[in-house]
Amino acid sequence: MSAMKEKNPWQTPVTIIITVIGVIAIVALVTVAVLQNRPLPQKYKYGIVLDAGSSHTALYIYEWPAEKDNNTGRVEQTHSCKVKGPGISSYAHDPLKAGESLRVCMQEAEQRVPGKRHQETPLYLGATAGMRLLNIENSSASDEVLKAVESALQKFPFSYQGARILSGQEEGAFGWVTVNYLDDRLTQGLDTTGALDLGGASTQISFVSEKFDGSESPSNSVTFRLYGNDYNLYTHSFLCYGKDQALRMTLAQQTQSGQASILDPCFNTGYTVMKNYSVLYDSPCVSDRKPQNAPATFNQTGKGNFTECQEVVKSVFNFTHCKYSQCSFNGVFQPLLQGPFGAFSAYYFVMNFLNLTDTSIPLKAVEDKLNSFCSTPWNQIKQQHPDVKVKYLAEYCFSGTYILTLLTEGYKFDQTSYSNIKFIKKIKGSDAGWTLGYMLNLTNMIPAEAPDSPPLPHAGYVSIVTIMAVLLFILFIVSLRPLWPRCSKQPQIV
Ligand SMILES: Nc1ccn([C@@H]2O[C@H](COP(=O)(O)OP(=O)(O)OP(=O)(O)O)[C@@H](O)[C@H]2O)c(=O)n1
Ligand SMILES: [Ca+2]
Repeated sequence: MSAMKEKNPWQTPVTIIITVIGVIAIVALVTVAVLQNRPLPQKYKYGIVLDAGSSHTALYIYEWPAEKDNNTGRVEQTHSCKVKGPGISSYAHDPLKAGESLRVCMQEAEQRVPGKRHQETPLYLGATAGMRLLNIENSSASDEVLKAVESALQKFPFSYQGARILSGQEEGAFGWVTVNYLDDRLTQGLDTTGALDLGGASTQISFVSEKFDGSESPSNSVTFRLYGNDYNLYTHSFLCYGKDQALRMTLAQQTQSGQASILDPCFNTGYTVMKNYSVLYDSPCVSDRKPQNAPATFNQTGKGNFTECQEVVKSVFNFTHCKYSQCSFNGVFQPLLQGPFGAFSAYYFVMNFLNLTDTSIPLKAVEDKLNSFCSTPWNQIKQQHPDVKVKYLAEYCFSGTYILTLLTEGYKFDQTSYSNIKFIKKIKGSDAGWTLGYMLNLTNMIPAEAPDSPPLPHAGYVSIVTIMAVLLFILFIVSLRPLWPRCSKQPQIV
């Protein structure tokens, strides 16, 4: 008998050793390559900005991954705190109180930002139109207020970077940066979104228009180079055209003869309050128009008439002179409106309350809605909205009318361009406003040139390393072919 034995060539000691070493080598190579290039565990950095507006102050905390400062869309708002009480400019007579008012929100920030990051966390305060007006009226008072908030902020463990009044251009331009940064439009080089900001004391319009190169009105031009793209931004801030100062102007318009009472079409019927002449005219927006020999007070009684309200509101805009190719109002240059717009702060508060955030509806429907809201008796309005602050509630007829008039008559939005406006409060969790853009700019977080990115994403890198390692191993095995044991199909005859 002959014994037939087939020997598996892969079971020789040499090949087993080679295979084991090879497998260990592959695993080691891939592990080292992957571990070495693994994204590091995320550490966060923080930044704090205080928005000292005319009507109130708000604190915002931003957070971003420590390793990737330059990546767009990576900075997020993690917390906001509304300071109790009025804006800092209202403390002109008692500046220390302006500083004190910030304490609660600052303590909250101390809790929210991890202790070991406190010292490296930049803290900024930017003041807007309320302080601009106070600075016009009484510059030493505005200096005192800034000094007081400065010494209050320096008591906290953050890296204090200063408190200052922003120019209108800065306020408009940084609002535009915020909106486009949050929408990821800057790194992508996409068409940008315009920004409409309505505050209590000023209002800003900022957008990129192909027709505008800055030459016609250099004071309205801001140029940026961001992520390798050039932007020529048109921006204008109208001081006194925030909604509180605009309301003062319409009241000034109606009290020119120093009457003891007025019938105001911009307030609901049945609404009546007594107002003080000296308080009303205590603002550079109206102080030169104060009627002489007026009594101390006047009664303001609502008449609830949208059409008449719109007439009064229109009268605070001046359309008579324009030395440029075209103007918005008050002789201010404005290029052709272009692109989508984001409208935030009071635009949003008011239009959201009035259920008018849908801009696809005809302008006529917006007017109808305002008409019916304004003519609703005050008692009924109060009953329907028991949770809304009476001060806000009383002003919505005026505010809605003012917004529509500012947009259509002031900025010349028509039916088509109106439908390109989006009334927004937040974008991806961060409030729309100038604060984020301001911080990104001051921390140099938006580079002028596009940052170099690794040619491959991490997953692609891992796959390629693995495939290469396996191929090398196969090549190695094949190259050892001469050493392979004879593989014979013939049975061995013993
Ligand atoms: N729920 C709210 C909150 C605020 N407001 C009003 O909205 C206006 C503007 O608020 P804001 O954008 O916060 O203005 P400020 O930043 O304080 O003012 P500015 O930017 O002009 O300095 C104020 O008249 C305020 O009374 C409102 O109608 N409804
Ligand atoms: Ca503001």
